[in-house]
Amino acid sequence: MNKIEHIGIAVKDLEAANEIYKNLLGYEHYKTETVEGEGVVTSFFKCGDSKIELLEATRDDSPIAGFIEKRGEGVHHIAFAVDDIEAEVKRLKESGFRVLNETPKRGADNKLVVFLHPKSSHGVLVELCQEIKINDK
Ligand SMILES: CC[C@H](C(=O)O)C(=O)SCCNC(=O)CCNC(=O)[C@H](O)C(C)(C)COP(=O)(O)OP(=O)(O)OC[C@H]1O[C@@H](n2cnc3c(N)ncnc32)[C@H](O)[C@@H]1OP(=O)(O)O
Ligand SMILES: [Co+2]
Repeated sequence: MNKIEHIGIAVKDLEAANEIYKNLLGYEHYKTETVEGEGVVTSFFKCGDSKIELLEATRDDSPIAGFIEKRGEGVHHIAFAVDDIEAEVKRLKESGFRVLNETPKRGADNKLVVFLHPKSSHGVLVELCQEIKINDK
């Protein structure tokens, strides 16, 4: 795990949350992006070497909708940057972590992503992120 790639925060209203985080951080988000597969629209703020990812559900069956329904808005997951997501999945599986999607899927911000069940990491949903290189397309 190279660094914390981003901290995901579940919000009900992305536009309103963008304003608050712009005031908090002192600068605008650098992108918004919809990830159909996850039923989310996201916005990203750089923060040093990491990012803040705000996520609003675009569908009722989105994990973000379910999270907010049960737990309200707040920190949803921690994402770590990895160089070789397949190797990390293998390592973590062998170490007993519960991998939610063994095949990496397309995430936001040009990443391949895998999630680990929160029960494997003391109640924290973990996301692994590998940058998609140009020749990976
Ligand atoms: C990929 C695009 C973008 C990116 O960065 O590129 C994203 O980050 S998208 C983020 C949204 N997508 C996901 O979260 C995908 C992975 N999540 C899941 O597969 C589910 O949400 C899962 C398995 C974490 C929970 O789903 P489930 O239907 O099982 O919900 P429950 O409410 O029944 O939860 C079971 C159990 O887990 C606890 N829980 C749920 N969500 C979280 C969470 N975010 N953090 C910590 N704990 C969580 C929940 O409280 C239940 O625990 P219990 O003790 O039984 O109450
Ligand atoms: Co994320």
